[in-house]
Amino acid sequence: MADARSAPESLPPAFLEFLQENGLDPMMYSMVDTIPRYIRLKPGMEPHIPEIQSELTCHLNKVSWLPDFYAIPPQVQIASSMAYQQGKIYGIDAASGAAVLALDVQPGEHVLDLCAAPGAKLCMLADMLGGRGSLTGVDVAKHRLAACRTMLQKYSLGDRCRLFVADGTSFSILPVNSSLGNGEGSTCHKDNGSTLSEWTSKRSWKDRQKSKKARMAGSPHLTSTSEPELIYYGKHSGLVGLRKCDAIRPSADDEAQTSGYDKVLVDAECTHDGSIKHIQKFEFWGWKTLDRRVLDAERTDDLLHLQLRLLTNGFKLLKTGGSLVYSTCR
Ligand SMILES: C[S@@+](CC[C@H](N)C(=O)[O-])C[C@H]1O[C@@H](n2cnc3c(N)ncnc32)[C@H](O)[C@@H]1O
Repeated sequence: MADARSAPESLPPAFLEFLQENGLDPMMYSMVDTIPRYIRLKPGMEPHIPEIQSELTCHLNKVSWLPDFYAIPPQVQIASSMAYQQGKIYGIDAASGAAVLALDVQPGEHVLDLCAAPGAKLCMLADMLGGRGSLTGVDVAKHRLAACRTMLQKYSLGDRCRLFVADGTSFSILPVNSSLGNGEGSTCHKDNGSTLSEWTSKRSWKDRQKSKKARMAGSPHLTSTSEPELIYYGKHSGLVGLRKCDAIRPSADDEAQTSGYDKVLVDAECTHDGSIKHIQKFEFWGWKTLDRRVLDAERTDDLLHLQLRLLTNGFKLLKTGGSLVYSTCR
């Protein structure tokens, strides 16, 4: 059990000063071990609850306000469990679930996740759409989007979503008109003059895992994957919901007004300074890193700018009457 008094004392002075300046109680960093963690049950897996409880050796406490979410004790590790490995449960915190819930996605809608990787919210969006409508995930970081693709495939959602490695501040591809349910192969799109190809799943997640194992056991030069290069299929405390109406339409000739997305999620990059889990991660890396990252005012300014640009572009891609949720730490 954590020492409730000692945790704040272990925080670096500069960070304590930062908390004080921003009216934040340092004692919240001593409560980490009492905060539950959450899992989301894959829809349809309800009959497996007893076996999941027995495997995790804990009770799954249903979160009344968040469908499919369950609280579990913070010390329970899910990554090595069969339930997790077999894609019956997701590891996702309740705050992330709240952001997706706020979007109120309905089957058949066209949904855009502008900062999608590593994909916990994207999977939830895919489950909410239930194979109807369309889902588009965008992320600027290729390696993170690769993890996102793996996650989609693990949960058998790989054919329900298209992924683009692209800058969300300028991404301009509108949704497909029909369900992506049967989509296979590659499609090219024009985005601000550059051609983006869209990757869709040809192999199951299990097949990909098998090849990965084979690659690891075989010759090192095979570790560079033969997957298509450019594009992949595809905690937060701040949450803002926007609805687009005619009065605040940015330009009358904007094609997105009629053929844009019904719902847009902007889950922007953040400073991480409000999250206990991230603080722990920095502690692991060393406080020097934390000092540098949290207190780097220049980086914070850049992030503010980036967040605004992502929000502005997300709003542009929204169709009239659509809704946008902006979710970030700060
Ligand atoms: C908070 S994380 C998103 C978490 C994700 N929504 C989830 O639920 O797993 C922020 C993401 O924004 C991405 N990002 C940063 N700048 C971006 C940009 N200009 N365009 C698109 N994505 C960006 C980062 O690579 C990172 O994956």
